[in-house]
Amino acid sequence: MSEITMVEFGQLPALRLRAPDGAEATVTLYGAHLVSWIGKDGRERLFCSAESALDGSRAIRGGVPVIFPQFAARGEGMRHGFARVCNWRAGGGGIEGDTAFALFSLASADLPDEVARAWPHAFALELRVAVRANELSIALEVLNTGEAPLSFAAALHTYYLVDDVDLVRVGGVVDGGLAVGDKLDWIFPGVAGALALTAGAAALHLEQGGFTDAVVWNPGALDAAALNDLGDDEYRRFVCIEPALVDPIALAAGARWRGWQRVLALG
Ligand SMILES: O=P(O)(O)OC[C@H]1O[C@@H](O)[C@H](O)[C@@H](O)[C@@H]1O
Repeated sequence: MSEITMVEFGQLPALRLRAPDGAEATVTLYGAHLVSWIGKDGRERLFCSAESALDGSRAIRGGVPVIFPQFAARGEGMRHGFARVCNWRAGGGGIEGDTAFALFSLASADLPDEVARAWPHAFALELRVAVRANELSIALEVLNTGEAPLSFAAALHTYYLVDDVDLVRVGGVVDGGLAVGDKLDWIFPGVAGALALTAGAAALHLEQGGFTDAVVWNPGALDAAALNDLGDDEYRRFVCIEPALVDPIALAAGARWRGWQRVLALG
């Protein structure tokens, strides 16, 4: 049955979208965080750590954290921004043809006082998540609702589930295997075409727009051991490939920016 229902993911309220063909996505309101994507082939494609907090006390380790308005520690604000640790509003959704979609919004007026004081800019974000067949689409819109230019960075920090990180290849940006070793944290600026993620028999075709860069990240054994929301061996089960705007861009007053990714599971 196709539908959109409210569910709980851990202790977090979430929306579950189900397309007519059975494709499914689960998005928590905390962070507008896509935590599960299962295509009509029945396969989960996203990693979510068994050690992740799922109570709103800190960002979820896995799925697709929405990164805004700062990338990583490149700025004076919260690491990877505040969007992933704020409660978003569910903004409707439904079934359109063979696609199930849902909208989520976060505006400056929704921010907790402490966060708003640290980043006093007027903005509105909208995230659209859609699934059909073996395809996932996510689009992030940033609207500058203020009267001065708005400077921000953003990313869709996607954790892809893999059988073994040693099997991963990321065609389009990396030649050969990843050789994770201790860790891997690569930024590819100015990504032009699609990327191809393969890991054993798994194959995904990744497209992005608006986001100019791609980041490939895996903490490796050493950093994984230092992360208390990731099991020591869990780093072997994912690779992050993130459409990103690593360096902030300035958005004119009243202007809108849109970044998106489309992922097609081929095998
Ligand atoms: O632990 P966090 O805040 O979720 O960040 C994870 C990683 O995210 C990646 O995008 C960054 O390139 C890494 O530097 C960072 O370590």
